[in-house]
Amino acid sequence: MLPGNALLEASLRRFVVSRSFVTSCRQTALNGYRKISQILHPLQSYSKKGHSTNGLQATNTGFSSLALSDAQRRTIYALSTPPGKAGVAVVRISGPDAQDVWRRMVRLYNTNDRGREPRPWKMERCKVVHPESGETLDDGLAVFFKAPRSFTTEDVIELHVHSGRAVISSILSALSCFSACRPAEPGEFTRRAFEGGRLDLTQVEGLKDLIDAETETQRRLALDAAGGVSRARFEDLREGIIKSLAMVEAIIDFSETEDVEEGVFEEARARVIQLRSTIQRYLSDSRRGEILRSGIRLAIFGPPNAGKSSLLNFLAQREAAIVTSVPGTTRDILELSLDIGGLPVIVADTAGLRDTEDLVESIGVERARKMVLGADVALCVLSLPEALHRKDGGERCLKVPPMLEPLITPSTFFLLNKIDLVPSPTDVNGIEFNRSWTVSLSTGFGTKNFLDGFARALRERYDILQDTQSEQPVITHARHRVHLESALRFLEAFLSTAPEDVVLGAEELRYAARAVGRISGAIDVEDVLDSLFREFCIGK
Ligand SMILES: Nc1nc2c(ncn2[C@@H]2O[C@H](COP(=O)(O)OP(=O)(O)OP(=O)(O)O)[C@@H](O)[C@H]2O)c(=O)[nH]1
Ligand SMILES: [Mg+2]
Repeated sequence: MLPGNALLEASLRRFVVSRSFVTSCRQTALNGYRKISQILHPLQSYSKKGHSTNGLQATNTGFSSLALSDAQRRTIYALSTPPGKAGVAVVRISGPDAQDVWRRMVRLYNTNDRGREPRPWKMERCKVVHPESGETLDDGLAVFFKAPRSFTTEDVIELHVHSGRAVISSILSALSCFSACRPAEPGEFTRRAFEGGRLDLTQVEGLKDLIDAETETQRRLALDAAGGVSRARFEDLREGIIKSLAMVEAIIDFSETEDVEEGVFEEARARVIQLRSTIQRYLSDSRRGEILRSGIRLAIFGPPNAGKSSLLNFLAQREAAIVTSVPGTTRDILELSLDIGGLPVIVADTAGLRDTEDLVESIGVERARKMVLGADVALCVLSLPEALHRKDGGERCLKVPPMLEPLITPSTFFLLNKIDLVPSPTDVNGIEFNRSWTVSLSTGFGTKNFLDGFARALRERYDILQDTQSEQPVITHARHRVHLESALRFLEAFLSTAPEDVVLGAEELRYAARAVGRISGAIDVEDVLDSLFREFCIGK
């Protein structure tokens, strides 16, 4: 009888063997490709003395060479810092010919060092020269990152030069003299890091989010993803599914020839039940990761003339919206991306809600209603002089116009504006109104208190990064949710298969592992890759 662990090991070994087979096939194909390239391009193998490279050779030999296709020009270069005048710019070169670029374009300051190989991972003071004329293009620093310990996992050179239009264009044009080098496509350095296994897809997304981050919370969330926090969680999940699959496959492979230890199927089921609850936990995050990444959608709504546009202008600290004393001034939705207490918030000012005969205004009112219903957070602005009422007993209370009532939920926030127009402001003190602040947007009374309180309320609702008690969101992109939901369905399907249908059960687990693998890019995600890397800038 084979014990459960031995079965597991045997099955895992099969995975490893098939993996190494695939690797050796790839190597053979690669060798074949190199040989064919040499036959097709004899000139490429010609190299100047001392200019040999480990890739396809740049043929600056003084006579015409066969043109290389983009796929053959494996070494890429780009300006990695924003163009414009600045102290420093970084030009990055990555690929098998990077060392050749160093030999012909980097002149170390110390004459004794001239001609020596670059010292990996060390900044060196140098002149950057033209590879053909030897003319000095700039004075700067160069660093060589030896493969695979570089961002792209290839040989990489960074030239730190002065950031000026003429300097950069002279260096880029000098690089174009190397026939094996070509300008990088947007995101191509990162794509190579992904293809070299340095980053998985969640880290690539994190890196892009980090570059795009505009608030403190987005920065921290993106930094975690880029650092591999999400990668580790998804990898654990996939490994867990593969282990369960290995157990189930062991039953299929060995149960007819040898006695399989009792309870292996039950053990696999127990593991899958655990994995299922982990996925369910990740999914029940109220979409906080996605909301924080893309911005909390805040809808400002209320009756006309209450001060909604004045609030938007106060939050934006500029006259973004038109403010007049005419009720119905705002007709359409005006959105601004703002930073409120370190959180990214997309604030929408809307048309005042009222019944109207005006066609244009009524369209605006309908848009406003839809915006409030679809928003993550709704903030209702009321004008105190209009909202304050006296009950029969003479007691003061606040009344919301009936048209607004269907839009009010237990989580709606209120801004009670125009306190300066209330004859006796103390009347408002005793009124119990949840999640509300009393202000005058005209005089500034209460606005600091409102901003602090509102930012705190948003952080309590969304900023899980500050809350050490709760788990950080694992899902930061809609794509992650889609694949996790699909993995969950396959795990459910496995759990509902009978032990005698073990072959079907294994298939469900295989699909579940594939679904999770798609998140990290472990399997066929070509479509995702293309769209994702296109969003990067050139030089990243
Ligand atoms: N006295 C006083 N007037 C205010 C205050 N806040 C806004 N207002 C005035 O109220 C009027 C309406 O302000 P808006 O910000 O345009 O109001 P709104 O809610 O956007 O109005 P609509 O776009 O018509 O729905 C303007 O004349 C503002 O100057 C306040 O706190 N006190
Ligand atoms: Mg307005």
